[in-house]
Formats: sequence, structure tokens, C-alpha cells
Amino acid sequence: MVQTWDLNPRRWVRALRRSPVKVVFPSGHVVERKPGPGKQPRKAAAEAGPHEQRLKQPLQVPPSQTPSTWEESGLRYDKALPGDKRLSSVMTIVKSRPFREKQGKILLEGRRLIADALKAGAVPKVFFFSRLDYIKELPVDKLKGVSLIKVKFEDIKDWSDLVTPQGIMGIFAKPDHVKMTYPETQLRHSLPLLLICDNLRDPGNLGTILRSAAGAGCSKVLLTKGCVDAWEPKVLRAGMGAHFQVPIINNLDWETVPNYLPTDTRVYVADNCGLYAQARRSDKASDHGWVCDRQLLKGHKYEEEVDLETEASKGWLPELEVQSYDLDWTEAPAAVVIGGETHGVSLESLQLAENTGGKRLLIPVVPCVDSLNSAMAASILLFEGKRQLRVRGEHWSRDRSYH
Ligand SMILES: C[S@@+](CC[C@H](N)C(=O)[O-])C[C@H]1O[C@@H](n2cnc3c(N)ncnc32)[C@H](O)[C@@H]1O
Repeated sequence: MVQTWDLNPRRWVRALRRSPVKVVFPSGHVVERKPGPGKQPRKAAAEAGPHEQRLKQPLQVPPSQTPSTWEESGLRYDKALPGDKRLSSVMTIVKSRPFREKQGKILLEGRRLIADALKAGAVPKVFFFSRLDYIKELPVDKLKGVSLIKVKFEDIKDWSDLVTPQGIMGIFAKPDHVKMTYPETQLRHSLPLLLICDNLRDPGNLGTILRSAAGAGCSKVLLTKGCVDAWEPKVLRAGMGAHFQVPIINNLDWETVPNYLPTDTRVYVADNCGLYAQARRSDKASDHGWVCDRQLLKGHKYEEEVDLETEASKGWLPELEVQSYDLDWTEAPAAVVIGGETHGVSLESLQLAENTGGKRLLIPVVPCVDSLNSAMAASILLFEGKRQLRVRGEHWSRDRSYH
């Protein structure tokens, strides 16, 4: 008997179980089972011969014959009719941080980001799409149990955060870094280098920082409470897939940060040293966020002013040595703290640096130039850290990966 193709996978599995049977797949694959000895009286399992035992086992469909395309999968989708509120109600949830946190769901937009997320093991719940082709591009095994809703492109466009909406949006369970599978290549290039974002508020900056962190080979990014949510759509957009390349741990209290640092990590605080200056100067200067004088920075051409009577020496700030970013700071696993756009680095970060034997890292800029943008400062420091590690030949292999 030849069983021709049927879209319902249950039917072809049943057909394959019948004996003798030959199934011809549209791809041209043929699965054939040799005829058995016909219907036999049932025997006790212990008495059954090898042939009967084999018949009792579930049929092993070779991997190449498992449904791998949309057509083979028998999956169904819904078409949203006029007035269908499913897209708008879901969008309202995932675009608001409190709702996102309460519901544990995030929005991913665009084919590349969705494909990266699926590869990393993120769990989809709903897909809204304007063309079935976009769904057909996705691995079918990841679509089981996912609501698939076809909507008008205009509706997607209305809710899209992209300049050029791509016609597909996915609602995913908020990824848990512990359960994610990061790309092999990323793990192979992972360095004993961590990033801590301290009160970073700007989504574009955070996304850019995450992208740099992935590019440099950071092993982890920690975000303290007060930072913008890493899963906010604008952060995702600027991150360009970094969310699925490097583990990100969101919303941490400073007291819990040490739990996420590998043993012997030294914390280095990226600091333009405005903090000292702000404490010393008038309101006018602190409005500016950066003043032209600097602490003594030994051996650097921008040595401007020697002021050793710092607030640290008065006891209210941790005493932390300032070091130029291009001097070696990667001899032990290093975590770099980047401060927020408005207030710079926190007192807690300086305390952690002091407790772990770290320092402040200063990127000297031309006197009287404002502090650098936090994403720029983060990129400079992470790639400097990578350079230092490469010079020492201390690249971390996948087996020694730092998670
Ligand atoms: C825009 S700056 C913060 C400005 C803030 N008003 C202040 O005075 O600290 C954001 C963060 O980028 C990092 N950063 C900026 N310029 C830097 C520099 N020249 N050296 C080291 N870190 C720098 C610091 O971590 C800083 O907290």
C-alpha cells in the first residue's frame, strides 16, 4: 500500500505504523516498512520474539523524516478579523515595564532578532505576522503550542518600534539567562571581563553598551536597580541581538552584585572623577557634570592639577586610586562599572571596588572637554580590556567560559 502525503502528521504516523506501508513525502523521501508476519495472537511480553518486540516499540521515524517545514507540521494559524483586539492588548502589556515584569513577557520584533532568540532557547508565546512566509522561515519545532495570528501589516506598523517594520512580532517569555544557550562562537571568545551598569537610564545607551559588551567578548552584563529595563523595545533595538549573545542580569541590588562575580574579581569603576570635583565645586559646576581640573594621574600628559586633599581623605568616600585606563588592570578577572548619564557612578560601586581591590579607571580627555558618553566610555574600556588580555595571551576558551 502506498500512502500519499497528508498534511495531518498524526495520519502519516498512523499510516507508518500499519504494515506493510510505503509513505511518499512531497520532498521525494520514501519511508517503507517490510511486511510483518500478519496478525498474531498476543503473547506475554516476556515470551514475545524480537520481531514482536520491535513491533511493540514506537516507530522511529528517521530524523530527516520528522516534520521540518511548515507544510509538514500541520500547524494552524488564526486570521485577525476587523476589531480583533489581541494585538493591541498584548502590545500594551509588553510596552510597559511594570506589566512586562508582572506578566514575565517581552516583545521581540524583526526576523533576525526573533531567529536569534529562538536559537538561544527563548520561549515564544504568540507571533503576530503579516505574511505567512515570515512564519515559515522559523524552525517549526519551536512553533508547537505558539499562537500564530495573521494581522494586517498596517496594524504591525502602528505598534512597531522599528524605522522599517518587518511584519513580524513575537511575544516571548522573559528570557532567563540561566536557561539560555548562547552561541558557540560567543562562548569561545568569552573573556574574564564583566560589565556592571550603574543607574543607566538611556535605552539607546544601554543597547549600544550591550552590543559593545557582546562584541568585546564580555562574559556577563549586570544591571543594577535604577537602570532602564534591558528588555525595553528601544534597548533591544539598539542591542542588535546582543541580548541573545551575552548573559544579562537585570535589576540587581548592590548587595547582591558580588554573588554574580566570579571569585577574585576586581571591580574597576569608570570614572571621569567628576564626583570629587562635584563635591568640591559650586552648583554651577555640578550642573555641568564635568570640570576641567583632574586628580593627579601619574604619567599622563593631561596632568593638570594636583589635589591630594580629596573627599576620600576626609573619610566619606572610599579611597580609590585613579589609574589611566591604558595601564594594566586585567591581571585578575575584572568587572568594569559604568555610571549613569546624569549622576555618574554610585557610592556603592566605589565601595565594591574598594572591597575587591579595584581602582577608578580614567580615560583622559582634553582638559575642559565634557565627560564621555557612557556607551563610548564603556566601549573604550571593554576593548582596552580585551586588548590587554590578548597581549597577555589569556583568552578564555569555551571550556573555561566564565558563566
Ligand atoms: C556621562 S558620564 C557621567 C557624567 C556625570 N554627570 C558625572 O559627572 O559623573 C557617564 C559615565 O561614563 C563614564 N565616563 C565618562 N567619561 C569618562 C572618562 N573620561 N573616564 C572614565 N569614565 C568615563 C563614567 O562611568 C561616567 O559615570
